[in-house]
Amino acid sequence: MTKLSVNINKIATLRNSRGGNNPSVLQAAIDCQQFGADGITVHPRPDERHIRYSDVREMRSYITTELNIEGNPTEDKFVQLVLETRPHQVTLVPDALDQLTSNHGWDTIRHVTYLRDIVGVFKQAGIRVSIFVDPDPKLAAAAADTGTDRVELYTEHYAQHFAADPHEAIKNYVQAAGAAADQGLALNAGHDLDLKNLRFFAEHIPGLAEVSIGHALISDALYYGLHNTIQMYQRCLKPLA
Ligand SMILES: CC(=O)[C@@H](O)[C@H](O)COP(=O)(O)O
Ligand SMILES: NCC(=O)COP(=O)(O)O
Repeated sequence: MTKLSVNINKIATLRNSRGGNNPSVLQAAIDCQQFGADGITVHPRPDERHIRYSDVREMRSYITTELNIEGNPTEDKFVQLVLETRPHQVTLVPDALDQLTSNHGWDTIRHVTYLRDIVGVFKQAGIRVSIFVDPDPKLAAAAADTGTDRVELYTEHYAQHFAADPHEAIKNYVQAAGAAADQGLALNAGHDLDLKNLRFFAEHIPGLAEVSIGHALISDALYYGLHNTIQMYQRCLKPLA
């Protein structure tokens, strides 16, 4: 069954907004695991707008499920953090410093040499690697040339077009997922997945190993509570009886 990795970036956004330690990011990581998350995802950005590098170091020993650290490996601090904390998975995301959020995947053809080198660094350290890609069959397949274990399909386009036409919205993702699987790559997905669009996505993407969900899940938790919300998302990933 597809695993749910809860991205707790937005817990840190709320914490940072007042300068103290409320809500505690560490406690949220501990509790999300207790509440049924299969993993914790964090995306420490260079400006530390939400998750701080110190958060990742502090939480590492409390992760009893899986830790997935996302970020741009062209930042040396990011590479050092990953090698120091040794997460279960690192997800390589080509974000620029000034981006509001992640909004594109890697050009795995153009940057194959760079990606092959950095993937080798993390795999040498025993860390599973996932590369963030747009739902493009060619780019998803080409990721295999980097030595990566997985690709993560960037699902914002799906989320934006799901309501209008779910089957049209998922078409490219099915093709990209198939192209990745044909190359022996395992499949993750994330960005803007939510309680409305998650089940359809998971039911139509065979072999989906993991979804990482943050913004919508934490927003939903403001209304439904974090424990209940994680259970609601997990139920979207379970086959209907
Ligand atoms: C890579 C991706 O799509 C998201 O995981 C990203 O972490 C979101 O970052 P923000 O929480 O900073 O919007
Ligand atoms: N990799 C996607 C992720 O971790 C969370 O993205 P979002 O749910 O915050 O859009």
